[in-house]
Amino acid sequence: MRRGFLNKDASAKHKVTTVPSPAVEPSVAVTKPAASLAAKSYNVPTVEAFPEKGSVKVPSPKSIVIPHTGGNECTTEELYLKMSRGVVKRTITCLPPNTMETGCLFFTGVKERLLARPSWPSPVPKAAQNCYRIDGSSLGGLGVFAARNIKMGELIIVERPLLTIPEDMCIEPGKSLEQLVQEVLMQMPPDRAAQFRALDDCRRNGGGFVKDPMVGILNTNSFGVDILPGDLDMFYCAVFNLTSRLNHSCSPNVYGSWNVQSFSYSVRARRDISAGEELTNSYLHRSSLFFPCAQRAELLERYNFKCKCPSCTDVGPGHRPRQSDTNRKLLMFNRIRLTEQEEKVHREFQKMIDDPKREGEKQKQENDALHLLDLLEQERLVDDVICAFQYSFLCKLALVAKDENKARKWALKAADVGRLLQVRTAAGQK
Ligand SMILES: C[S@@+](CC[C@H](N)C(=O)[O-])C[C@H]1O[C@@H](n2cnc3c(N)ncnc32)[C@H](O)[C@@H]1O
Repeated sequence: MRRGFLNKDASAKHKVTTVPSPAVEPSVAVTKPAASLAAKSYNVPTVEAFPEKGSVKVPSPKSIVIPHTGGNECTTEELYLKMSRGVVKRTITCLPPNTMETGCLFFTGVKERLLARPSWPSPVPKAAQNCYRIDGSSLGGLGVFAARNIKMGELIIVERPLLTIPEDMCIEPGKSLEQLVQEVLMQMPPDRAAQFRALDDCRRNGGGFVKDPMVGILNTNSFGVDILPGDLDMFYCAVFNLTSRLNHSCSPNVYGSWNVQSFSYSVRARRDISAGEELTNSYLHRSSLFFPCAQRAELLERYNFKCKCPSCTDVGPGHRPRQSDTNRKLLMFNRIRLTEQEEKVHREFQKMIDDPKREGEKQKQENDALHLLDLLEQERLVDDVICAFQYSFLCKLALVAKDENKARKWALKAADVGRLLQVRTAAGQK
């Protein structure tokens, strides 16, 4: 599942470094002459890659910044040209040097930049003990389940990727992405390569011969990860042994974040999770979770499955609108208002609070906030940014009413969600 491609912020920049690579490992230079740079002739994975179609689509020209050549922007085609001149190359390697856990296909310079980071890599943080198991899932195939009660914010899984490949992968003539993935797998420790090969390929369910099986696994299981955030902003597809087993839900109970220093991905609980519950991630961008079910299904269709999560299977009798859709519509409206006009909303709220003549409005504000929290509870999206807003509004209203107990209750809830949001914001998610 190229979840990252949907999940990431569309405005993310792409930069390619041109630091020369020491010839330690096989590096693959693109030799395609500039004159024949017709994008059609290249096998390039993009946001639009449809797994069921085998692999890839023609890339739309994107702006790629090559900082070491004066920071000038270039299109994908110009990138091919730079590759053909040997300015930008690819490197196949395994990292970190002591464990070789991750098979990496990097643009030149990424490995050097990682190795140049002081004390890189730091040890992988320790996850909570015995809190998950892999089992058959009613959603599809295998899934990850809570083996005990898990607390909101608890660290459930931490792992290094099996394999990473740049999102803007440029394939040299005569080589397919399948061949390149096979080359990376050949460099990897055999047990790690076997773990990759054992992962799901969403096209296998269709039966019959599947072309490019390694690309199928890559498409089904990869996340978008900003391998070197702030330094070399470039999204990579990363595939994981455990995290890639997480099924999708439109009311996910876990979220993941990348840590460049430990070169690892952490999965934490979005809310309290009961023993036996399936751990689910979202393959969609956070804001898309508020779209109606039919629209979410369209976004997920490209990944070759029909979501069986509770909010997608909540069909009202007699084709009545789904309750979940109605709830999410109202939540989406409020989410947009709160996130896009945050300052204005807070200013108006404060003005209302400070005005003793507007007592009636305060009661209405409290009822509205409680109603939205109830909807978020029904949709099991209680870690959303909109929750933090409501808790802080309710806390302020309680303070004005001099109800200390209530104020403390809302402040504690706001702090809980705030902590989660802080971790997610630090990891580039909302
Ligand atoms: C990354 S894999 C998840 C792990 C996979 N179930 C396995 O057996 O390894 C993604 C695939 O799981 C299935 N899947 C994930 N979430 C699902 C959901 N909500 N409803 C139905 N199928 C789902 C789909 O077949 C999808 O292509």
